[in-house]
Amino acid sequence: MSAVQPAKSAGDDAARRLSLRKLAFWVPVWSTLMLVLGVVVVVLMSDSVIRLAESVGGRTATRQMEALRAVGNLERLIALGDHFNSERDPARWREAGLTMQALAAHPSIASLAGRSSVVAETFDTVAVMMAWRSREVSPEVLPAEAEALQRQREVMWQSRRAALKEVADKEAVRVVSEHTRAADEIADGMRSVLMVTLGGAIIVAVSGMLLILLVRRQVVAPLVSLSDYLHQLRKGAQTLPALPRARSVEMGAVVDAAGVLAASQQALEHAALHDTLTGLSNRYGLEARLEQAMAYARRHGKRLAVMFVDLDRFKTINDSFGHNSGDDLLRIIADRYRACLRDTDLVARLGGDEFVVVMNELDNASDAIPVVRKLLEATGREMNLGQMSLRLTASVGIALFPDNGEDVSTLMKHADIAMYHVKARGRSGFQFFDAAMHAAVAERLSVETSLIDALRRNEFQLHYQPQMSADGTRVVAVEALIRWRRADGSMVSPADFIPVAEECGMILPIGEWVLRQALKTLHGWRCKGLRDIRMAVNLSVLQLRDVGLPALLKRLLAEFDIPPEALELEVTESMAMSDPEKTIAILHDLRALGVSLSIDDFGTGYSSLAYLKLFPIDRLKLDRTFVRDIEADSADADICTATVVMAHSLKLQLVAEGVETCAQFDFLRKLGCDLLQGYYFHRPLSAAAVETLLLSQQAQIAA
Ligand SMILES: Nc1nc2c(ncn2[C@@H]2O[C@H](COP(=O)(O)O[C@H]3[C@@H](O)[C@H](n4cnc5c(=O)[nH]c(N)nc54)O[C@@H]3COP(=O)(O)O)[C@@H](O)[C@H]2O)c(=O)[nH]1
Repeated sequence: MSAVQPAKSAGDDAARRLSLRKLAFWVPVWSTLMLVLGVVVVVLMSDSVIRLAESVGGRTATRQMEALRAVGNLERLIALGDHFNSERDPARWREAGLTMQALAAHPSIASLAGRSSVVAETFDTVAVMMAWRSREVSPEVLPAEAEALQRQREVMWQSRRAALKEVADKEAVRVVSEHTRAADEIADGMRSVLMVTLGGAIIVAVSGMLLILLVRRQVVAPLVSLSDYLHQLRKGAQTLPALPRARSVEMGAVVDAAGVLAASQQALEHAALHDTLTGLSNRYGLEARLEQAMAYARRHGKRLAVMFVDLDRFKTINDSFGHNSGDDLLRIIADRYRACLRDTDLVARLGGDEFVVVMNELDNASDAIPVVRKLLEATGREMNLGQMSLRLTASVGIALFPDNGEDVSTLMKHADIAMYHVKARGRSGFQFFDAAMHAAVAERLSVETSLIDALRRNEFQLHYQPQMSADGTRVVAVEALIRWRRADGSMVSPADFIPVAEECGMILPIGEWVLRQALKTLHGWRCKGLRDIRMAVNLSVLQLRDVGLPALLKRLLAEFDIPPEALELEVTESMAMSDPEKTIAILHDLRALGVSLSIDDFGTGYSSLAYLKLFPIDRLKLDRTFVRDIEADSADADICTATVVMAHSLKLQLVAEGVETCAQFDFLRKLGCDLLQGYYFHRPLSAAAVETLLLSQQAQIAA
């Protein structure tokens, strides 16, 4: 996740997903509610419209009622007229007449007056009829005249009555037909309004639902799936759900962007947890999976085996064949280890030549043994690197969960300690962790801290091992070899403390002390006339790579007045071949001072001859392992022969180390070795002993 934006908190993420889910739920619910509300409002509105129409209808009906009332009054007027004309009692026909006049003036009758002149003239007609009838009964009027007046009145009434009746009938018909028409019109109007409203509501509701479904399908659903997807991605789930199918260009762009994000995140996570060279888990991947494996083992009462695998002498091979070949070799080993294990087991590479294998679900410690054997067998199978074929070995330390530790770092530390025990007893094999191993580790730690005091307390000494001329008669050089006598009198071998000093960096001050002490001793010998002797000093890799080395040498040579050629610096073959280009440059700087240079332990470090010929050196020191078996092993004898020939063809001197027997000496002398070193001639000696030896040698030569 390195270059990635800082991740939002899990809380933010959860809140956002929850809000999306709420959105997905509430959008349709809310929209449906709104639609239902809309329909209800429309229905209520329709109802109100109907009520309004009814009220309008009511007003129409009122008008019609008034018209009907007018018709009724007209009918009553006709009846009163009939009564007026037929009534004999003057008081009664007069009352009927007055009532007729009042009725004729009534607004309902007046409303009809506009439509009929007969109706309009009713009041006057009644007044005329009342005047005529009053005259009829007047004593001044003759019976014949009264009779004529009566007939005239009755004719008048019959004519008026017919006209009024016609008006009443017509009005009644008009009212009924108007009512029917108004009712029909209102009903039609209401029906149309209702139909339009309902139609509109249905269209709105359906299109609203369609819109919601569309939004849900096109946007909300893909967003929810995308959110789940990204959540799984953030959690680092092993398998991710499928990316949602985008149904629109915009969503497609969003989904594509999420896909690209996921791919780059997975690539980053893979790179963070895996070793780029072999594709195996790296340290972080191992720790994460080991935690999971321990949790599983804890729950199911099982054991785990954590195996620390270190390839033996890989560094030498890497330095000698080059880093590309070393990489090829590591890839081959990784593939082989993968093939040895079940899918549930794990193999990781911590870096360099260190692998860790985790075996799951063990019932007993012994269940791990067949697998370790398979790993060792896979390591030892022949490997081809270009023209070369070689076989490797590995040292494997095993720690068990929960027996040897219940957390990652303890298990790894204990597996590492067990692996060091395999290395210490000669490499190639396996070892289960044992609590007693802590003592050895503690000892190593104590050495580390004591080294600091040792220098301060002057506990180091130098011994000097003579190097003899080819005929074995003359000491031509000595090799300075450090010794450590602790305050309690015990001796610590340089083979034990030099590697520790190299690891903790103390080799630099110790190395400087060795150089100073060796040159001081040489100065003392030279002051006593022993001027032809050369002093060889071992350099460690840290000293060789120290940029201050040439200046230090210059200073010390000047301080002890030593000619540079009287000092020889030995660097091991594996040291020289690790980054040979750099070594060539450094050796040239040293050579520029005038000192001699030699390659130590030659034959063990897979030298590249192409580089060897470019090293500005004087001597090769054939490793003592070839000399040791020179008599018994013809291959070693052949190597010695070939090395001498090669050294001479490169114009280099050859020093044979570890000469212990007369036969070895004879063989090497006959081969033409230039110098010889070993117990056969001399063990490493004190400075005083060497001085005595050199003085007696000088005396012999002088004599
Ligand atoms: N960087 C430094 N390394 C140093 C220094 N002093 C010693 N060393 C390295 O420590 C290793 C062990 O050295 P030592 O125990 O002193 O052993 C040396 C000889 O005693 C041993 N040797 C010599 N002749 C014989 C023999 O005939 N048989 C036999 N079995 N052993 C013999 O070999 C060691 C010298 O080896 P080399 O250096 O390769 O010439 C060793 O690797 C030392 O290099 C120091 O000051 N600095």
